[in-house]
Amino acid sequence: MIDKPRLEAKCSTWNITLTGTQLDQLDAFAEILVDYNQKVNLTAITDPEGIEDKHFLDSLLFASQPEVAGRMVDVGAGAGFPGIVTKIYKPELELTLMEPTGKRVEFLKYACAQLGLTGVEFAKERAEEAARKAWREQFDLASARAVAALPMLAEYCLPLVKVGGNFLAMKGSSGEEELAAARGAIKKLGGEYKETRTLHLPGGDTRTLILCKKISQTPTAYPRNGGKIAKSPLK
Ligand SMILES: C[S@@+](CC[C@H](N)C(=O)[O-])C[C@H]1O[C@@H](n2cnc3c(N)ncnc32)[C@H](O)[C@@H]1O
Repeated sequence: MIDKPRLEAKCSTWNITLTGTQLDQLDAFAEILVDYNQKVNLTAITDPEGIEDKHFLDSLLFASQPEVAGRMVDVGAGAGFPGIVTKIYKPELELTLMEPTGKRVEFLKYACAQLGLTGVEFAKERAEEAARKAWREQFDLASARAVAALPMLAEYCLPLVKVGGNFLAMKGSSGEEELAAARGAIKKLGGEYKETRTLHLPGGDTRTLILCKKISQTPTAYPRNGGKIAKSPLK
């Protein structure tokens, strides 16, 4: 379904090397996604080159960052981006796909089973509720793509990260603006902003990766409930 040499060539400009097995798994994942998408709406991007650039390459750029290791949670995993692609690229990763929508969780389970991926946990949870349960401060890394603006996303993700771990947000061209609005929230939640990495994807999209380290425990008052987070994002 995908054009493997084309994806390989694009990856090589970023020093990302894929094995034959990984290319086969990505190809199979594209087929599973497009096929399942006919029954359940998962993505608007279904053409091979769109999947290669906007889903696979974007997720691989995230996956190749040095902080992507150990136990990771993908908050709002949706159709598996960046989580499933990251697991294909770094099979040793312990991955939790956190997603509140039942039909998407069913898809994630189905896709991982079909791809033979092991070491994946499925959490049918909203992040702010999961952080009040067994998942609080359990992860080396939390990430999310296309879930919420950074002040809200910080309150979803940082409480899930253990002290010493990282929150690596996948933002678009508004990353710097969102960061300016989120600085207070990051601090209140026990995080420390480290750096921004700006990457230019094929087709002109900008990917901004915002890295925050967890330097102290999140106060027990956070995360607040979902309504409060949405109504009055932390400042
Ligand atoms: C636009 S989709 C993005 C999915 C995927 N990350 C991607 O980039 O293709 C946003 C996803 O976030 C999930 N979501 C929204 N609020 C959430 C929350 N509070 N905790 C966890 N997931 C959430 C939604 O159910 C949805 O699947």
